Amino acid sequence: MDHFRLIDGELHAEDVPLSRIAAEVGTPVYVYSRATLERHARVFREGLAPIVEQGGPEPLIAFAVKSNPNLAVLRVLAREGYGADVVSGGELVRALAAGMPAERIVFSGVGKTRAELQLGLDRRIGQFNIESSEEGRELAALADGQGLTAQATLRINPDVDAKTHAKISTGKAENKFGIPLIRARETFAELAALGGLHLRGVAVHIGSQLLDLEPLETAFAKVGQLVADLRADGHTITHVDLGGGLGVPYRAGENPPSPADYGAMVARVTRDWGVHLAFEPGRVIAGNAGVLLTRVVRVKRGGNGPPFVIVDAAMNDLARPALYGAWHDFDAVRPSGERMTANVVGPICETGDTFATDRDCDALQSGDLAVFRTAGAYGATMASSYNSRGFVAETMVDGARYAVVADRIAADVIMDAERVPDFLQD
Ligand SMILES: Cc1ncc(COP(=O)(O)O)c(C=O)c1O
Ligand SMILES: N[C@@H](CCCC[NH3+])C(=O)O
Repeated sequence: MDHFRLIDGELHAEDVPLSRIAAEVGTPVYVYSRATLERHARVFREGLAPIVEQGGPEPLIAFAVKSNPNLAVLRVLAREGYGADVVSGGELVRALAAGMPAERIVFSGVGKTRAELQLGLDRRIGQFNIESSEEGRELAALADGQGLTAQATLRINPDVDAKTHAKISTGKAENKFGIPLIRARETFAELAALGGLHLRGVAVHIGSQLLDLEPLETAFAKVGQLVADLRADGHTITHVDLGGGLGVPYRAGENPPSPADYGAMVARVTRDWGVHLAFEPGRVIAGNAGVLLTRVVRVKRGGNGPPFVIVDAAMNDLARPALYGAWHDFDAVRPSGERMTANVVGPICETGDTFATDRDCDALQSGDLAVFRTAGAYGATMASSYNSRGFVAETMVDGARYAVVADRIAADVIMDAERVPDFLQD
């Protein structure tokens, strides 16, 4: 459920006609809906209610900042009581700047640098999810040397096939993430003995855009067994971080489990764990809270296929179709009722700059506005300036008003940051 819908024949974001944003800000531009973000944040939290109803402590919900790090988006979620799952110093600083309390920030990632670990210590973040014994030793030494104690969990790799795109699957043995289950007990024992580290639990995250609960349940059951084993080894386990990964519908027929289904499953599996649970949802919160608004540059006759609808957005603005062959619904802002079959492409000089092939869509002509839907997660954040196109702008709608929440960065501004060195001047 989102707040992008037709009113008087024109697609609106909440009460704002998209043509107004296009006229005032230009295209391409991302449009986020505050009401949708808030709704998703609440639905996810309500989905976890059974955990609290069966006596568990209130879970920590740490928004996966990587999915949409826009400060305005983070601010909306901070106001909903969300914390943040961050994977870099940059994300950490953003989460704090948006008002997320340090104790609600968890730091994930296989390659945290020494400087990033130090930043996390300096800012007294709530939890480091450690992904190797090497990282754990480095963090422990750093903290101990400063008389600090880092709160931490050990991220394990449960070797479960999440049944999603290979590039966004993270819980198979061959993936770089986490500690193999088989080495988890010895690594935990090694790190738990170190000063500077309070290793208090376990973390897991098996992948993104999951459309099936079964792999999650399998992974969580393995975590439950590990918690029991670690306790048998004499450790005190108080925290488990179950990661993110819940999918969203990108196209008709995709029926991801609802947050309520997910929460019921988690409550059942974790009933006897007696721990504080944390969650790191990204896409399920932000995905359907954003669209990429674009204008048709021209429609070009095809060779031996359908016409090319050439839009002013490109793979540098929304990389998912080019990167993962991902589907994004594509709709006219003012649908005439006529349909066409089109290849929807951007202006970039790569055949991969294709958003949709042989797509049945609203009939469109040069100058018409259209949207790629479900672009609020892993959209603007994955933009680049390829083909010297600059960086796409972002806006947020709130009822009948909206604001630009990230300026377009024009190609000439990016050029200002470059230098031609003296040795190339002659
Ligand atoms: C450690 C971690 N947590 C959370 C997420 C968020 O995943 P999603 O956006 O699928 O909820 C990811 C991305 O897959 C991740 O790597
Ligand atoms: N960028 C990916 C998701 C990556 C998840 C990262 N852990 C996507 O758009 O689907």
